[in-house]
Amino acid sequence: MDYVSDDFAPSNILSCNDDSEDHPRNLIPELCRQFYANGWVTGTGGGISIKYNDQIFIAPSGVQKERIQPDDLFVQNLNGEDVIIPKPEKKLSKSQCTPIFMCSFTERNAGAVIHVHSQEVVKLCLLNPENEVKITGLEMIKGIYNEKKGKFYDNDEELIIPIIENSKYEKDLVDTFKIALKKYPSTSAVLVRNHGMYVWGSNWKTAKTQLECYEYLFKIAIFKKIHHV
Ligand SMILES: CSCCC(=O)C(=O)COP(=O)(O)O
Ligand SMILES: [Zn+2]
Repeated sequence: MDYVSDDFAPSNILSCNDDSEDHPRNLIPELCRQFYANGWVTGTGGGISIKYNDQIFIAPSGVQKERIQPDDLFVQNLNGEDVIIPKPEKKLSKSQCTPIFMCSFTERNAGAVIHVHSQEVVKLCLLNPENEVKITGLEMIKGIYNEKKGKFYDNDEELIIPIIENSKYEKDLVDTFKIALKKYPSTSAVLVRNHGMYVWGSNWKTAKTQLECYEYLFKIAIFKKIHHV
């Protein structure tokens, strides 16, 4: 059972006993385990949020992401008001990434947002002191959705991903994140230098697929840069 604060009107509470594997309560723990296995959310870093019937499911902060349980999740509405929170004895807090997650939901109408701390992203930013990364000539570019054109990229198009500078706290990234969204209307990801990446999609499958394509592309981009090919 989830803990529902007395402050929350029952009419606002979405049924959270959904046992289907596609429900965010089950998906978020499963996806976090997969991301952990890929080295993308180790050391408690990174997180994920999924929109479901206008309710935002958010992973907890600072925990072993591969051990998250269905009732560890926070649920809030699109105005950022809590709807369901985990039992107090769990002593959990909401992801520090929540302001950026919300930005992706409100500014880009995302259905899911993923934050990863992958080494590839950090390496790529080290090799690119500029505030963007350009990738061309690779088939996997076709897995990336061009948000401005409303279609997936062709493999002969240039993919440009913005890089923003890191900050002391995740919440302090919001302003530069918003600027990047405005400056790069096509992008479905923002890299945070020496830190990681935010990637989103219209639903969790698109967000996950794009995360995998970006990570693949970054590996090759690093190889190309290092070997001058
Ligand atoms: C070692 S993690 C540092 C904080 C951070 O960058 C992060 O992504 C934490 O996210 P959380 O969801 O655990 O608040
Ligand atoms: Zn982070």
